[in-house]
Amino acid sequence: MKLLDGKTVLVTGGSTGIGRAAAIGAAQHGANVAINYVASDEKAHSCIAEIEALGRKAIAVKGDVALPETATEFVAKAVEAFGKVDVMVSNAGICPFHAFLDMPVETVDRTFRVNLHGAYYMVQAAANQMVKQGHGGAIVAVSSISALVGGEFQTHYTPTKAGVHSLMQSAAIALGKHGIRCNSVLPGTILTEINKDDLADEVKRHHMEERTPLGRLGMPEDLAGPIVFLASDMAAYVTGAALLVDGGMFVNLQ
Ligand SMILES: NC(=O)C1=CN([C@@H]2O[C@H](COP(=O)(O)OP(=O)(O)OC[C@H]3O[C@@H](n4cnc5c(N)ncnc54)[C@H](O)[C@@H]3O)[C@@H](O)[C@H]2O)C=CC1
Ligand SMILES: C[C@H](O)[C@@H]1OC(=O)[C@H](O)[C@@H]1O
Repeated sequence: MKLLDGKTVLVTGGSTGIGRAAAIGAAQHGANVAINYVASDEKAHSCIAEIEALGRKAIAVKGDVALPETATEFVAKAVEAFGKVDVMVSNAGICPFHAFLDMPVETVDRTFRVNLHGAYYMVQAAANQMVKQGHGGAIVAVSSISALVGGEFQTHYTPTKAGVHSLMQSAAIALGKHGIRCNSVLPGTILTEINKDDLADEVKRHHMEERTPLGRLGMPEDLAGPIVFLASDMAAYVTGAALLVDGGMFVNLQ
């Protein structure tokens, strides 16, 4: 069964990792997809090619989510290409691991701007378009298990993920009357570029695997199903919710 047939799905940070898996998962479920990306043109184009090979349409729009104009431009380009926006997956994020006491101001500032301000601008731009269209929509934000627990080298990062989780709760209230649902997914530790260096430490990686009841770290594709579900009409009465996708890591105290 295809859950997103005929829908237009937008994904930020869609050329790699979780965003790419969400973009391809949406296309597998019948959606046309617009991805935002900021870095490699090659990776963005290969994602587009993969979606087109599935028989769906796709565009890639380059831009830094920390800038408000990136959001309005992304939405406008998607509307130009596909006529509408049904789903926004706000996924782009960074996590430059660093100790707390000597955290550079620029690192805090950039992490907040990309992860939290970026999500805010994207969600707002998509919501305005959905309200204009008048037939509702779905917004899924990629928060984190880190919205609920801390990290010694993530003092600048975990508050942004708690912020994204909170943004979805408030947006769910603000947008419910327009038929727009807002939910977040809270991934555990997923093997992607963002933590490649951090998890190169075998001892740390083993520790993270050990505390995951399902016995392995996540893959980007593990997020595709939950994101597609929350974006789809299967979740028609789900809004303001946060779905942990962590192999059970969060509940594993002892
Ligand atoms: N990998 C993990 O263990 C977890 C990741 N997350 C979140 O998942 C999201 C996706 O990250 P991953 O797929 O893991 O890593 P990733 O590094 O593959 O993906 C992040 C994407 O965001 C893009 N991006 C970064 N800054 C941007 C900017 N200023 N403008 C536009 N795009 C930008 C990157 O180019 C990249 O494509 C992030 O928000 C991250 O915080 C949440 C929980 C766990
Ligand atoms: C990047 C980290 O490995 C990852 O990011 C998160 O949000 C998770 O909590 C992990 O710490």
